Order: sequence, then structure tokens, then C-alpha cells
Amino acid sequence: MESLADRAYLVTGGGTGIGAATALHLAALGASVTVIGRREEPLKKIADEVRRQGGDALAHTADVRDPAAVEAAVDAAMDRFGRIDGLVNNAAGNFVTPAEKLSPNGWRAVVDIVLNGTWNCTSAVARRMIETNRPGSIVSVIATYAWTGHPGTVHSAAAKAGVVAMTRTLAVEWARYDIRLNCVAPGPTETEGAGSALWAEQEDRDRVLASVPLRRFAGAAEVGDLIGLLLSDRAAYITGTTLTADGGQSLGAQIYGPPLETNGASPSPR
Ligand SMILES: CCCCC/C=C/C(=O)SCCNC(=O)CCNC(=O)[C@H](O)C(C)(C)COP(=O)(O)OP(=O)(O)OC[C@H]1O[C@@H](n2cnc3c(N)ncnc32)[C@H](O)[C@@H]1OP(=O)(O)O
Ligand SMILES: NC(=O)C1=CN([C@@H]2O[C@H](COP(=O)(O)OP(=O)(O)OC[C@H]3O[C@@H](n4cnc5c(N)ncnc54)[C@H](OP(=O)(O)O)[C@@H]3O)[C@@H](O)[C@H]2O)C=CC1
Repeated sequence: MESLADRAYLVTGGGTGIGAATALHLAALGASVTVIGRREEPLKKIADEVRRQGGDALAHTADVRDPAAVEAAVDAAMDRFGRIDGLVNNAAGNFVTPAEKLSPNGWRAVVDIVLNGTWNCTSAVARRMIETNRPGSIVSVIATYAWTGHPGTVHSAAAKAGVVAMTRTLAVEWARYDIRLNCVAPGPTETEGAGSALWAEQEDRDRVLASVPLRRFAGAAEVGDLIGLLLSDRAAYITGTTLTADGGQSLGAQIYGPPLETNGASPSPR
């Protein structure tokens, strides 16, 4: 595994789930991390854990929907670590609802967090990279329904598709600054946020598992590991792409596939 010593990264939604796992992974590789989210407590917990393991971390509260709050968070990271090498756009909001029941404010809440929040953070961080003449890597966490679509998730699917288009556009536009932008599309990943928002009941979990050919949820740490790969120099020639890690879920239903119960894989995440 490549060392990320001396590098400094920002992770939005870094207090829980995939964001927390990513922050811990980056810190374990030697990087300093700034974790951003609305609630102080989970951020502090992860920053304390990083420090306990000998790393350096800053917890900064900000709502990614608020450009001024994002600017303040990025300034605080620059003041603390003197550089920014990368950003993980991981913060998201989601809930499942029939589209015809989605209120204007429900649509706005999810699209504002996922699409506008990603732009607020991406533009604030990239401007610092350009001003300080440093290369950088930006990874946004999306979902495969950005291109497949999925009933019940019109707000999130539309917003994630916007993030893909943003990533591809900026990958070309900012290549001249050596700023790379990519997406990671995890399949169903065992996190508290997704568990309560998307598969709260056992029958929902079973349905989700049945849709994944590898028959298990992803672990947050294995997604964090892939994000770390795209941030690192091992991915120096990769830009404008999406790395899908979904256990085959987006390949679609297997009409003539083997019966579900004969698959034999363990349902536990790695
Ligand atoms: C294959 C699997 C793919 C999975 C891909 C993606 C997974 C994920 O994204 S998992 C991430 C899940 N984590 C979270 O969602 C955590 C953060 N969530 C939130 O902050 C809230 O859920 C939020 C998105 C609603 C935003 O919070 P906030 O800004 O505080 O918004 P409000 O609570 O004021 O609500 C705004 C608006 O939305 C309506 N609404 C909220 N929940 C639902 C719901 N379950 N169903 C329908 N509508 C909902 C709420 O009623 C408000 O609208 P109005 O009532 O019209 O004002
Ligand atoms: N888990 C899964 O199955 C999948 C997840 N994903 C994506 O992975 C990412 C992480 O999801 P996951 O770890 O499961 O979910 P979590 O709910 O654990 O993480 C979401 C994080 O975003 C933060 N957040 C939410 N709204 C805002 C906001 N307005 N400003 C700042 N931070 C905010 C939350 O903290 P706070 O509430 O304190 O602000 C929380 O830490 C998301 O982009 C999600 O769409 C994609 C595919 C599948």
C-alpha cells in the first residue's frame, strides 16, 4: 500500500459510515484528514480515533449546502495543514419515496446536499489547489442508479447523475492543473445511515441481498480502501471515470441465473 505521509485530505460526511472508514484509512496511510459534517459529535469521535492511532485530524462542522460554511472549513484545513491534496465528496442525504409523493422541499434537500454540496466543496478545494499550484485528486461517492435509475430514488439518482457529469467535465477542464476527478459507485454498503434510510426492515435487507450476485453487503472499509486508491498516485493516470464496486448488482436481474439460495456466499460484509 502506498504511503500518503505528508498529504492532507478533506472528507465530507467523515464522521460516519463510508466517510469515517475513508478518513481512518487515509490516516492509517500517514495522511492528515479534515472531517466535515453537520454534527460535531461523530466528527470529534473519528478525529480522536485518528489521533489515538498516531495521526493528525481536524473536525470541522459545516453544512455542505452552505458555500460560506464550506469556504470556512477549507480555510481551516489550509491553516491547520498548510496544503490540500485531495477531497472526498461523500456527504449525502437520501430516503426512499414514490416520486409522486416527493415534496418540493424533499427534492431540494437531497439535490442540495448531493449535487450543490459536491460543487461547493469541489470548487472551494480546487481553487486552493490552483492558487497554491499543487496537483490534486477529488473522489465523489455516487451510486450505480446514476446511470441505471431506480424507482423510489428520483432525487438522489438525478443528483448523483449530475455529480458524474460534473466529474467528467472537470476532469477535462482541470487536467491542465493536474487535478484528477473520479467517482466511486459502491453497491449496498453496511452503514447506519443507509441501514435506516434504505433497508430498515429485515425484508428490505433480504430484497437488497437478493439483488447482489455476490450476495453480501459491501463493508465501509473496503469502499474507503478504493477511495484511497483513486486519491493516491497509483491512480495518477485515471481521471473522469467511475470505479464500480457493487458485487455485480448493477448488471441486472438474472432471469436464468442460479436459484438464490444455492449461491453459497456469506451475507456478512468484508
Ligand atoms: C443500491 C443501494 C444504493 C444506495 C445509494 C445511496 C445511498 C445513500 O445515499 S445512503 C446515505 C443515507 N444517509 C443519510 O440520508 C443521512 C443524511 N440524511 C438526512 O440528513 C435527511 O434524511 C435528509 C436527506 C432529509 C436531509 O435532512 P434535512 O435537511 O434536515 O431535511 P428535513 O428533515 O428538514 O427534510 C426535508 C424535506 O424532505 C422530506 N423528507 C425527509 N424524509 C423523508 C422521507 N422518508 N420520505 C418523504 N419525505 C421525506 C421532509 O418531509 C421535508 O420536506 P417537507 O415536509 O415538504 O418540508
Ligand atoms: N451505504 C450505501 O449502501 C451506499 C452509499 N452510497 C454513498 O456513500 C456515501 C456515504 O453514505 P453512508 O456512509 O452510507 O451514509 P451516512 O449516512 O453514514 O453518511 C452520510 C454523511 O453525510 C453527512 N451529511 C449529510 N448531510 C450533510 C450536509 N448537508 N452537510 C455535511 N454533511 C452532511 C452526515 O453527517 P451529518 O448528518 O452529521 O451531517 C453523514 O456523516 C453517500 O454519498 C452515499 O450516497 C452510495 C451507494 C451505496
